[in-house]
Amino acid sequence: MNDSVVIVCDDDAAIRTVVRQALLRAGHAVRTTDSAAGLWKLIEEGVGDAVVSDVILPDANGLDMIPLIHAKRPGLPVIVMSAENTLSTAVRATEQGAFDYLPKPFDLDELTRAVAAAVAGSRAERPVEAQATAERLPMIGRSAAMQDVYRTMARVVPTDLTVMVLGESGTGKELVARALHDLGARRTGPFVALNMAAIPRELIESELFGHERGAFTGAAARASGKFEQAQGGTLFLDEIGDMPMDAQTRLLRVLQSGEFTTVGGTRTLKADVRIVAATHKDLGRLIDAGQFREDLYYRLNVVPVRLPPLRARGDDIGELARHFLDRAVAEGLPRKHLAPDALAWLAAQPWPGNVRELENAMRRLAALARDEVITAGVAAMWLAQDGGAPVATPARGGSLAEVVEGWLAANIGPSLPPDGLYDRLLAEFERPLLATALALTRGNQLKAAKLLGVNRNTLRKLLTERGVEPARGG
Ligand SMILES: Nc1ncnc2c1ncn2[C@@H]1O[C@H](COP(=O)(O)OP(=O)(O)OP(=O)(O)O)[C@@H](O)[C@H]1O
Repeated sequence: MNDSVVIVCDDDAAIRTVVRQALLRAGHAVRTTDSAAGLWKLIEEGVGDAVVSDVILPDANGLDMIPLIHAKRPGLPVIVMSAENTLSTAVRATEQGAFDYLPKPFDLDELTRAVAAAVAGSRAERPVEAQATAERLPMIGRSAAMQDVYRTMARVVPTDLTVMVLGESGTGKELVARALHDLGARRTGPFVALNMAAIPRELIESELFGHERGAFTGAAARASGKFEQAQGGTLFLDEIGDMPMDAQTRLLRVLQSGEFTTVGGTRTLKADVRIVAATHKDLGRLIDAGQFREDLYYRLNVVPVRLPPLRARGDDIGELARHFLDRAVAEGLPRKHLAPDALAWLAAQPWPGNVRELENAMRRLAALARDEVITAGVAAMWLAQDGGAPVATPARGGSLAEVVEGWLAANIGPSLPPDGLYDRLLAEFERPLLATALALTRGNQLKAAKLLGVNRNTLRKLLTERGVEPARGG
């Protein structure tokens, strides 16, 4: 038994009862109320060692109450519960000074743990003053798997802690890095990204730290590196698992000292950057194989954010798919809607390329599907047909040869068809091919021509002949 009193505020009687019981069992005394007015009365009376409150109350927003509560009773821990499970709610809860944030539905053990920590005052000094309201972020998804991500993000946003974002390719690691930057105190500074896998290994150090004139063959002039460019902002080190050992050693030294020197230089510069690193690789395995420095790993892995693969975010697929279809409209592609069976089909796919693959798949459907409503059959047909596509094996469809045979069977019928079969067939497959190339390159004809391996004039001619609207000039 302990003698702490917890105020529980929720307009839903069932929640009040369940939470009250759990807290009584955990040895707390409980006072309940169903409104912000009731909560305020208890606060003014000086009742309570901790508050557990819903966000949406009949007479006020629970998050807006937190600064008021803290003005009256500084340091009183307020735990918020919310069914509005977006990243911005989690972030706003932290900004307003919430002690903890519990997305509904939550586990009662989680609640009692949070309350125990709150009454123990273990983290009493949380930021109290409200910062600017977080903008709504382009991070879609409210699945349970994403709630942990949002909570961790909300906790590190007000800090300068180094964050390591882990997750398979295409799960949104860069988006997390950008969100941390955009929401934090460094948002007015630059966001600079460097992908270790995308630049030649021998250039990584000079890319990171810059170089002096003549530092190596080809260094004709002094050049600033990413550390310098990111001063006052955030440096995103993508694919950190691909960083060569020498560069790792140098990076470790910078993280330890907070200073760096350019390649071939003698001047020491302050490294005023927040580091967010990311990788899809298993760093533990790289450490075992002697390819990643363990000490650097601990320096970078101060706060890990683990992004779930899309297949573990079942509930989010519909929302993400609709979001990407809306975006396709903004890119000039026709509006499409998903039928319920199409949603079920999408949710059943393995999505090895994760959110990026879903995004491309939706763009492809927007460009290719003829009808406004996309059924499971249509989704399976378009997303499964182009052999090399990463999308799952079709529920039906088959090889390209089978598709052509099917088309011929349907077009020839019992008597010989009109002449020009070859051109009709070409038209039939060129149209989706061209539209897809344009969709994938966002209407950039130069890139689309390169993708297809034809020259730009040929592409222009084909677009006109086949009546494919270029989505945007390019
Ligand atoms: N939760 C999300 N809401 C909306 N869009 C998302 C979300 N997650 C990822 N995306 C989109 O999916 C694409 C891939 O995301 P991102 O580039 O951040 O992934 P990544 O994990 O960094 O990939 P890689 O490991 O291949 O570099 C981007 O276009 C991004 O905008």
